[in-house]
Amino acid sequence: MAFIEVQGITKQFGGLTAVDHVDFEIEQGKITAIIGPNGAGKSTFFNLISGFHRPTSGKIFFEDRDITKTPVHIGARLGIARTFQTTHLFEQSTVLDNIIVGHRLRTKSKLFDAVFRTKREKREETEAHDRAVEALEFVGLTQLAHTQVAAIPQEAKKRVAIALALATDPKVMFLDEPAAGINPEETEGLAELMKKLAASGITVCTIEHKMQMIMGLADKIMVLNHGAKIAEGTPEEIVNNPVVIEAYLGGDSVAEAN
Ligand SMILES: Nc1ncnc2c1ncn2[C@@H]1O[C@H](COP(=O)(O)OP(=O)(O)OP(=O)(O)O)[C@@H](O)[C@H]1O
Repeated sequence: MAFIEVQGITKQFGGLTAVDHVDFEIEQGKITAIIGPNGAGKSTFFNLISGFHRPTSGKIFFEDRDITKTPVHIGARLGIARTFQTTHLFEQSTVLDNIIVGHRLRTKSKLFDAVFRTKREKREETEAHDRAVEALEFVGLTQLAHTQVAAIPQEAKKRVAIALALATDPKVMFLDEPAAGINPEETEGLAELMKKLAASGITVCTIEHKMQMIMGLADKIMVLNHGAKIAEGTPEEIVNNPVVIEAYLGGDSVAEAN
């Protein structure tokens, strides 16, 4: 069985089928991208595999384990992480504190430990700090560790969002439009960071609208349209697929999209 295997996943919101019987496999250590027009079901699919939505039907397996009904916090312990929009950061706190808090929310100390400052609590605090420092170094933000998030550029906030996920020591990371709202040069830098994540053994799965970035980055692409999978393959296969060109890239506008 594949590292992550999605079988016939469907999500309905009332009468609307947002994701429609999608079968998909994600390979370990690779970069997988999910693309498709607005409203195609990308975010919903993402929320299904990262545990934020329960599917209406279908199954999801992670390392041979059925995680279809696994709550997010258990998924996090199994090694599944996802990034959120940068609006989820605490603007008035430092970059480092944002990562530490993110890490602490996922570690195990109970209220008892926190109140009585048990050894476990202290050990976890040190661990959280060390992991945060490591994660910041990985994403290239060591110099901004003690700067308030409110004062750092948008591109650095994108890196903080990735560091937050990285601090939980994930096996797979789901990135929700990591390059939205930044310039081409910065986009290139983030693409490099995604390659670095994959090279370090973390499986990367991303939703991205920037076609040029995805074409040079992804090992495999899945295209959704109206909730259904209409194609999957290498970037080259996708860009030459007539069904994709018609549905997603819009007929003659391929050159423009590239
Ligand atoms: N919580 C929800 N309740 C009801 N309908 C929803 C919900 N979430 C998504 N939808 C609908 O499901 C469909 C797929 O939406 P989704 O956000 O997954 O698409 P998307 O491909 O991520 O779009 P975009 O690129 O615009 O972010 C849309 O018609 C959307 O309105």
